[in-house]
Amino acid sequence: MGDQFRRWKTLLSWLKDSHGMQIDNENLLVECKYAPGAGKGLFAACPIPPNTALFTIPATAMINSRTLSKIYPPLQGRTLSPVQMISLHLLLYKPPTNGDSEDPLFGPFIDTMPKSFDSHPLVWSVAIELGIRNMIHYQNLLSTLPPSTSSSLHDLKSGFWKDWDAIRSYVTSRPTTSKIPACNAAHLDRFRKEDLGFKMDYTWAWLSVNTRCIYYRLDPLPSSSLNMTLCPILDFANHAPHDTHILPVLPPVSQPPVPTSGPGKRSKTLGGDYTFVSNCEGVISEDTELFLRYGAHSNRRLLVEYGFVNIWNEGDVHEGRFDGEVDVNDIVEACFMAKGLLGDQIREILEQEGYWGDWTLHSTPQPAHPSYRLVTALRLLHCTEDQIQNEIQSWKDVLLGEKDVISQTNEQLWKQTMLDICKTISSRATENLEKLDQRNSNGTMPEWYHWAMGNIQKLWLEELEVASCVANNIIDGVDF
Ligand SMILES: C[S@@+](CC[C@H](N)C(=O)[O-])C[C@H]1O[C@@H](n2cnc3c(N)ncnc32)[C@H](O)[C@@H]1O
Repeated sequence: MGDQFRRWKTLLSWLKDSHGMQIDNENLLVECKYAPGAGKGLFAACPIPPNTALFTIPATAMINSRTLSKIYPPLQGRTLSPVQMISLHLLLYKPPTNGDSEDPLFGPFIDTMPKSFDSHPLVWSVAIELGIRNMIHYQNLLSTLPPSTSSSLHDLKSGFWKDWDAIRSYVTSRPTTSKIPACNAAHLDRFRKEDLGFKMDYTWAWLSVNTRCIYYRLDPLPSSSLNMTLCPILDFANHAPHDTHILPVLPPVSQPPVPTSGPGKRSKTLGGDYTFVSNCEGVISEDTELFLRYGAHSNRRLLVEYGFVNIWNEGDVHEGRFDGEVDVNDIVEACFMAKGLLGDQIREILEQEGYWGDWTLHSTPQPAHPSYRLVTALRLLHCTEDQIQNEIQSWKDVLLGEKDVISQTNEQLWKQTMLDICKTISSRATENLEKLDQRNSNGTMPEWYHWAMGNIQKLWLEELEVASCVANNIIDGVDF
């Protein structure tokens, strides 16, 4: 933590001297410290009363599409999205292994970002795809991911490569030299040759964006993709599933003024300094870690997007203390495939009605249950071929609340299929947990490898336990 402490101090000096941030004890109530199992974290530097400003980050110290737009203007009709622009900037100014970033604008901020993302599944997957050698541990980890996690990782990687393609054509589309000051001839060469090491550096840059950016209003449209930023200090905050100690204060947005001169005149309240306040009923005592809830994410999503999972203890799933979730898309799709042409016909109806896919099991709220979408799909799966038109009508009546069920037989059939699905989940989870036990016993692997194996193990245990709770409830005749 020695080097991290030095970087924290340098960051504070930069925020104060270059951006005028107030960092005295009255205005900065947090500090960066080592958070076991999570790298760095944000901690209370003093007792903090409820609803108290923790710190305010000056607008100029954040890395976003507004602070970077002059450096990466539209070129030959090509523009970069905020993710692409920030990733490109980090890539061009990635700190060397044992040194500091050369970025004259945001160097001390970039230096506080993680040195590597070895325990992140995107790194394993990209390294394997690029054929980087000696990556047996990456292969071991990838091959033990639950199918739904692999599928989410696949989707994430598609977005990652699309961003790479956009950045590469933005940078290399001009004749010989770059018009981007930060992009020198060596960078251009590495872009053109699609240098493997450079692509791994890009993985670091893109993951820094994906794991550290937060919502920040730069555009009046709340859902605009422009509304994101990297924000120093706040980006040390780790996630907790339920509590959020830190609340961002979004400045009120007035209607954009009617342009009086020139196009696109913007509301002045957008893109200002960013204040974060404490959100707790009582006083937060000194040295308590302050968490930021990243979202109501499942463990599968947390692992794929951020590289960690929420920790839970034995019994938490059964007792409903942990929001366990299993994605069963692959198993249910196979059930439809097994029905042949009838399965295709039913799939079409489910697609039209918006019930195809996103099928899950949940441990909370109790009783542990299949999602409504899943029950709805399984009911239609069990339509009988000779009665199909009548049963589709009954299925629609159930959706509209005009009928409780299609028929008692249909209820029994979908519940039996649900039990079979739970059995499939249990047996593949048991098999993979045994595999993980064997692989994890290899003591020569780096520490992060065992930590990552532990995360994957947690995912399989979650599948096992949620499936067992749902199966028990079906056997006990619980109504969902
Ligand atoms: C916004 S950063 C938080 C600061 C980060 N811990 C650091 O060292 O810079 C997000 C990253 O922190 C880690 N992280 C956040 N919450 C975590 C948690 N509850 N458990 C383990 N790791 C966590 C993950 O690596 C995640 O991608």
